[in-house]
Amino acid sequence: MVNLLKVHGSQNHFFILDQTELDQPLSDTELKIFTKKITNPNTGILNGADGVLAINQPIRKNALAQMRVINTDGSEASMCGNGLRTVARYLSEKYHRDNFLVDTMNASLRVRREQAFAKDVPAFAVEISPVHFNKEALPFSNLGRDRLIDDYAPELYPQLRFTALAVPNPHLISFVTQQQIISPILGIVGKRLNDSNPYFTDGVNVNFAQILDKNKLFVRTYERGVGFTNACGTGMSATSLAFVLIRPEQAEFNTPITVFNPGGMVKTIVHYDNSQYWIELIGNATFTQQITIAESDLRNNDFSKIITKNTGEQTAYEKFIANLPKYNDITTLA
Ligand SMILES: N[C@@H](CCC[C@H](N)C(=O)O)C(=O)O
Repeated sequence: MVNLLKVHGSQNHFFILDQTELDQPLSDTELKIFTKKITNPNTGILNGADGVLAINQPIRKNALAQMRVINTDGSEASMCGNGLRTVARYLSEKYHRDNFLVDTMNASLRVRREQAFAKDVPAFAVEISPVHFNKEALPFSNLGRDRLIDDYAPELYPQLRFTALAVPNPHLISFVTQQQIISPILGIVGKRLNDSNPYFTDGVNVNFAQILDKNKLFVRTYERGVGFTNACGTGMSATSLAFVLIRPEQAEFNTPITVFNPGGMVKTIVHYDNSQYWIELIGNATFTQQITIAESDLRNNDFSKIITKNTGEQTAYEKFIANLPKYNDITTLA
């Protein structure tokens, strides 16, 4: 029998599949098909999810394990901030370590246990890096420039200023009004840039941010490979870096920024060390259900005989978010 976990960070939901516990790890094709099936609310279980986080043996020296991120459409992302916190917790409990490295597609990233956000709302901090602004890193093209930083790009949307950066998955950020956050613009821009288009040929995660106060943001994201999501950890991290760079009078380096999102709240801290930007992302790592499935059923995508057990942590999480300030109640639009 195999154990899966249904987890979330700020209600960005995933299934964790520890491939090191299987007799035979799923091949890339099997993993893609499994992800599309289990995360789809119609064909999957427990209302689906935004993706699968697959844990493998480490690929670099000194890391405890590797995390691969498969989006619900079967595409693979180089990073996932909310997902990495939940993987950090899983590995922390499995190996009894509170501070270690996890391999991702492009880098080994530092993770550590943090003080819980509330009773039964465990929290982890993860490193978000490397950061790049050049058009080759995202990639983007046909925008008549090498970098896009707080500038108009009428090809993308006429009245908005955009910033593009990779952390290392690609993000497009716009600081907007509350009215614009809840308007259809994010869906229009997100859909267009994630269909076949001449600007972001690999797609891009699109983040709309409202500045609430000094060191305080609300961020809503249209995710590549997913669509609207409750929260995107790399998106909130990239947006925090853009906030510090573009509005230095409102946000500082090395200072916690509170980032609200439709699924909850995280803290970010933006750093600049050795000529490199990096961001700490701190937030909940919640396990909602444990799922038991026969390995043959998992391989055949047959979820009819699974056994699920609620952890009770979602109740604690809901109590935690009920006490957060209601900056922007747009969850129903997601
Ligand atoms: N939700 C994630 C990002 C997942 C990857 C994204 N969909 C992509 O394709 O880049 C996060 O929390 O960072």
